[in-house]
Amino acid sequence: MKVLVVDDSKAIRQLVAECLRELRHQVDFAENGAEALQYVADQDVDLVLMDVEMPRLNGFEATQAIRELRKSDWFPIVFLTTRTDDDSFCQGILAGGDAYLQKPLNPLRLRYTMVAMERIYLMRQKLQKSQQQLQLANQELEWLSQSDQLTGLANRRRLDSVLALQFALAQRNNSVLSVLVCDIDYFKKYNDSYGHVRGDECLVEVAKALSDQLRRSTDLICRYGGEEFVAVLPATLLVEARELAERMRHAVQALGIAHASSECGRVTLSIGAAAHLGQYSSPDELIKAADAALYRAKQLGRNRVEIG
Ligand SMILES: Nc1nc2c(ncn2[C@@H]2O[C@H](COP(=O)(O)OP(=O)(O)OP(=O)(O)O)[C@@H](O)[C@H]2O)c(=O)[nH]1
Repeated sequence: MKVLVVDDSKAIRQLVAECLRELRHQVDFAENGAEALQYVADQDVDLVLMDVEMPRLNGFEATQAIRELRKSDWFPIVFLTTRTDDDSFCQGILAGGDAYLQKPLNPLRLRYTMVAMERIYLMRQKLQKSQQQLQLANQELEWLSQSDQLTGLANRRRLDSVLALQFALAQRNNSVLSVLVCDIDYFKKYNDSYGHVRGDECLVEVAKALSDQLRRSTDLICRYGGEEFVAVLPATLLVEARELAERMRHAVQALGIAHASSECGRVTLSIGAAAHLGQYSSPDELIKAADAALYRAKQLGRNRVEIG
């Protein structure tokens, strides 16, 4: 453990340090309560051995201040003191101390108090580790709950929350928010001709081609469901959204995935674009506008971009 020895007597500091080093602990020193408080504010420590009678801040005051400073971070504080009366003992424990050793120092008692405190310290280490693991597992779970299993893109759930946030930001900042709704053409026929496994592989490739086209960290592409994808493009004008949509359409066609029932013999994409400049009252309306443009793209022959 990393132990801070706080005592205004150099002789006692040296005596305690000798005992602790025999037990293979790392030792640092402070000469009074104020120094101890500064040390704990600046550095990590696993245990404090604290004298009580000291100039400036005494041991009880320093302990109270340390507990206040490191509220969520417990480490043992053990008093080393000549004050043997019950009142002092109670005062020390209430100030935030965990054990009370008398001076003159009995090395055996110090040694075994350290053994007891180290046991608690190790349990605490274990608890902290499992809390960290739990936190990581929760983060992973949260990430998974917002991702599409097949393509790894964000899923509908994440889209809903990001779109709601970006819509509110666009309203507040009077900025433009564009969306693209993309749909693979004749995908039912693709599945019918090549099977569902190839259909899934096609979705994965298309998803990657779409996400590869995004240039801004604030853009989001998600799998909206089935063979539909939605891109959310904050601070993006309709003309810019259209350019991106064309890039996406070309990228999918350039994959060269054979599709005998499609006009050009390859998998293609139809895209509807819409931009919110304050005219829509909800994210849903914005998506509906892009959806209507997508419908037109399908009507006009597919493999094209239409704007709402
Ligand atoms: N392989 C696979 N197919 C899916 C998945 N999700 C949806 N589909 C299929 O995608 C097809 C979508 O068909 P439709 O909505 O009729 O659209 P389409 O055939 O692409 O026709 P257009 O959009 O008009 O060009 C359906 O056959 C769904 O079964 C999936 O996760 N994997």
